[in-house]
Amino acid sequence: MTGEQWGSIRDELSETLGASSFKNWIKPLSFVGLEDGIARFQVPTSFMGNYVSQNFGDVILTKIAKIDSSVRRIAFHPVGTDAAKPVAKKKEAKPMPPKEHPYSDDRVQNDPLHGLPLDKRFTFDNFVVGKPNELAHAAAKRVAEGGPVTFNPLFLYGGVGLGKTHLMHAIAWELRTRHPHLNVLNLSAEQFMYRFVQALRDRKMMDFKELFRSVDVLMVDDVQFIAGKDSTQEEFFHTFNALVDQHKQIIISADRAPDEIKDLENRIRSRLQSGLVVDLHPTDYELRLGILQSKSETYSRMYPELSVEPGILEFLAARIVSNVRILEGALTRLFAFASLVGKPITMDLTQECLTDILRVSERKVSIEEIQRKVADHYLIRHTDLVGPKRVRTFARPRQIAMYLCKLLTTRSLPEIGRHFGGRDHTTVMHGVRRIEELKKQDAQIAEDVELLRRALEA
Ligand SMILES: Nc1ncnc2c1ncn2[C@@H]1O[C@H](COP(=O)(O)OP(=O)(O)OP(=O)(O)O)[C@@H](O)[C@H]1O
Repeated sequence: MTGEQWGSIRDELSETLGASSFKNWIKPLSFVGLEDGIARFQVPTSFMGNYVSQNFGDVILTKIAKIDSSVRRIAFHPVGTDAAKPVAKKKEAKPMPPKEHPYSDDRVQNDPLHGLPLDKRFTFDNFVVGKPNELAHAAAKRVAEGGPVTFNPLFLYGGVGLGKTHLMHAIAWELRTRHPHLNVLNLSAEQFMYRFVQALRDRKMMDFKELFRSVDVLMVDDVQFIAGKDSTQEEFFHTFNALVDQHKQIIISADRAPDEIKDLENRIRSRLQSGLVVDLHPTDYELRLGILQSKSETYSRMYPELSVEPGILEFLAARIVSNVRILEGALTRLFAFASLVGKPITMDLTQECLTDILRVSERKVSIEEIQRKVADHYLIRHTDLVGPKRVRTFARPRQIAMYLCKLLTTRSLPEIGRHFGGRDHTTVMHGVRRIEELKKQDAQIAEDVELLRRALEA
């Protein structure tokens, strides 16, 4: 890849990622060169390298690999380090070197058939299972066993960042381990089209057909991309049929169900529906917490010097409800930031470091809504909830409401106090702590808090 080619990839990234992400994260990257299949970039800080790699690494690599298939990995080097040195040496040069840095450049591996590079982190072991994704996970596991084809295709769909690609890669890894002789081709629908167009242009359609018909397992990510692209759909249809006829497994992912993909030919739609269609539901609190716990264990091994105050993961799981990618990005940023400033991860540091993400996710719950829900739940009046009376019937729900305000909003303790009849911030803090203690001792309170939290998040 040349600097010029990187320039055009940058332009594409600006469109794909949007102006703000582009300005903050991609623009500051400067392409240093290509060496042994590794595209190297200089970044202003190691924090930035870490963040870009974690959040945009896949999309950058995919775009580069499309232009130059010799590029297998990407690496980010903070300014001031010698970008040409092997990465392992650079890790030693960092002030607080994590044991296995997230942007060490060996987390992806190329597919032998030149499909999408497989991400080493996307395995079944690293996939946290919860109610919203258990069916998709079970179906993926079954297909990954590589036994006789029972449902064809397996069609996985779900919203942005809910784990479709992760499951696809996990299937590919597992198949590679269990059945190394199988030809597993994992690619995006965009890549399929790109190759198809290239084959047409180079008059190599026979090679194209031969390649796609020779695979044992075909995995196509983001199939909605081919909607409205007539010749690509046509070719995809033939490929699909040829493989199904040979009892070869096909696995497809999309951001929506087959019948919701507009401009898709009916015959393709019905083909896609003919196997097993499973969706990944939006995450719930428990799944988000599970994912955070699992990722935080990994980070704690990488940054052993950092301690995490109790309650932080629960706070993030309650507050960041959008998608797993954002949740993960928040945790990465938090650990990287804490490591840079050399401080433990406390609630204050979390709020400071993640202000933008927390602000976006704040929209949902207001203090008033929390008060209303709590008052309804305990069958008391709003005026009593925020009023001066200290009898337990009012005081306990009041403390629960304060606790939920602290958990689900970014309002400060004094602000919360003002909404509770002008109470002092120390009273709010006392209330929050009391509920934290009671949740451990009193099952009824724990259940009430949980019920209310769910109702407010729904
Ligand atoms: N259940 C899970 N356990 C662990 N990590 C998860 C889980 N679900 C998603 N992730 C992580 O969230 C990130 C986004 O997941 P992934 O890329 O698979 O989403 P996607 O559904 O393919 O999104 P998109 O529609 O944007 O392509 C990845 O880093 C993935 O590892």
